[in-house]
Amino acid sequence: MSDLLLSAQHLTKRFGGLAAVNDVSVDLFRDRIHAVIGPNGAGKSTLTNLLSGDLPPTIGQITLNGAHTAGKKPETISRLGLGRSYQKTNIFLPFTVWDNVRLAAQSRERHGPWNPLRWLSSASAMPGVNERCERALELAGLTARAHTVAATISHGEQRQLEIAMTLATEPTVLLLDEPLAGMGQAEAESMVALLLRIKKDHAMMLVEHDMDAVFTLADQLTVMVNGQVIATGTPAEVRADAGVQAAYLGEEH
Ligand SMILES: Nc1ncnc2c1ncn2[C@@H]1O[C@H](COP(=O)(O)OP(=O)(O)OP(=O)(O)O)[C@@H](O)[C@H]1O
Repeated sequence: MSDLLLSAQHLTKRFGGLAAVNDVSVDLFRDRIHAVIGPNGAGKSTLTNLLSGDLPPTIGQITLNGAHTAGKKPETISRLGLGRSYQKTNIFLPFTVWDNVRLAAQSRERHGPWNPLRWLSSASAMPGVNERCERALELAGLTARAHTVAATISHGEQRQLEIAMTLATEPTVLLLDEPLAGMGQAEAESMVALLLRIKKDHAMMLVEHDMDAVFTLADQLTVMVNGQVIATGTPAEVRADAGVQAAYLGEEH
């Protein structure tokens, strides 16, 4: 059995009268991809926000690498080993690929307000940062693009850069929010290969609408509808679940 790196138990998030996440539990293991799927408004992003600390849960517990993290700040949770890539890009487009990754790596070391120029100027004072950046770029398949301005790389490469920036903080748990969004087939295939490459050393939760990718990548699947888990299991188990067929997957899978 792989290591259990993150365990979320009975998470609920209420916005007024709406339970956007309603008594959801999820365990993330090293070398396993756990995909969370469901229709728009199911609560997938809210669940991700609870795990990353971007939102505090109304009820529930989260244990990350042995530490209780429910309600802690995102910076604290990041330092405890959680990396998150966002649906909306965090990339500084005028900077090079390398500088973006270096800023992300340094964000783990530094406190205080976001000031990219100060951080860039002080990189030499941080041993290990360059090596970490090189490793992250290599894993993300972007070494050859290191000195290219981020605005000029393709959409698919920008999504790879998001992953590289997340890897540069050396997380053990990765939360990936629609990493294949807006990609063509070739870009999607190279992102799937990237995720399989980094899987061994990480526990991953993948929120993704591309069902081909989900069924290729996921070791475990959770299906959410209206804030609740309606099914969880291996992709084969979920595919065979009559309730899931009716509520979400339809005839396609
Ligand atoms: N800050 C908020 N305040 C009030 N309601 C919210 C807030 N964030 C999300 N919701 C509501 O919670 C529910 C779940 O939203 P959420 O964005 O988590 O769904 P989702 O599964 O990620 O959807 P999508 O696939 O469209 O991203 C929705 O009804 C949404 O309108």
